[in-house]
Amino acid sequence: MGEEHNKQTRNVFGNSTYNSIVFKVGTTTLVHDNGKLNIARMEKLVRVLADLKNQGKNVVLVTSGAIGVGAGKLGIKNKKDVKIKQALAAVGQGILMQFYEKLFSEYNSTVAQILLTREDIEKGSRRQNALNTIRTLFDFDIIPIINENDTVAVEEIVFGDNDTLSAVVARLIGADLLILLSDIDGLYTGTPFEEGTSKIPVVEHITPEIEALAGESCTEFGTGGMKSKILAAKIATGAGIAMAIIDGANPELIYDVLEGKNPGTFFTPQKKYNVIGLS
Ligand SMILES: Nc1ncnc2c1ncn2[C@@H]1O[C@H](COP(=O)(O)OP(=O)(O)O)[C@@H](O)[C@H]1O
Ligand SMILES: N[C@@H](CCC(=O)OP(=O)(O)O)C(=O)O
Repeated sequence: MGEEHNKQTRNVFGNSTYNSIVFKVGTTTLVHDNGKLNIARMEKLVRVLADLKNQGKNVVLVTSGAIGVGAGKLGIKNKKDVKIKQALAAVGQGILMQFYEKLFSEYNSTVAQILLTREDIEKGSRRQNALNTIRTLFDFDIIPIINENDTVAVEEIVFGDNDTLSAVVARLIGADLLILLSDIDGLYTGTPFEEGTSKIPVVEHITPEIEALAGESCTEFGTGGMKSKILAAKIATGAGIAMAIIDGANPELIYDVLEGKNPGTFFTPQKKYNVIGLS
């Protein structure tokens, strides 16, 4: 199955010319269990993204972690109350960006922060402004770093998870590829690591059977679990964008995906269709 995907990727994408790539990194990849940043992990990720930027690719990073890092900084355990989560995000977002700024600048890469709500991407003029900003940042060779604007996102306008946000951003900019870096290296046939479950290397069509496999997050900080990753895959592949889920513990796997190898789960792009409510 993995081999087939390799052949197919090479056929479809030639020499795998993914020029415009959106990466999404989850809290569980960026943050230790105690809420402190996993600096070694971040360094590896930043190194790969800066290198891809140097290769001339358009790179966007959608990053989670603001709430987790805020909780780590303040030593707060209550992450259920919305007001508290929003306050934690306000504390953590600055810390996250401070680290990204420091790490990317070591590779001479410039980054910019963009905080979005669902409303920003769905409304005509705001959507256009967001797109114009990202395109202009690309013109200046800058890497946009995007998160949900958690402090203002109320229920009606919340994405709630960055998997969905990253897919909507990929569709907005017409990316070729979306890569989700997670604490798990792909979609499994059941709860990962339980006996009898195995990883699914390639998903060609997101059927109800595939959707039924995806469960919630089992971790303290993760939001959306595999369910939101499958929704992201629906949005991305439906817009003709390939998607891969890989193990965030080893960001160098990104190079494998770009070479047409398959270290995680690969979702084959479909012909375009309209995702209701997210166009
Ligand atoms: N079928 C499945 N395959 C893989 N992971 C699954 C599945 N169902 C639920 N999960 C859970 O989803 C988690 C990944 O989502 P999440 O915790 O939100 O991570 P992230 O912070 O990377 O977004 C996995 O650690 C796993 O516990
Ligand atoms: N916007 C939130 C992250 C929400 C989210 O999707 O988290 P995750 O499941 O870790 O990708 C934050 O920065 O804490």
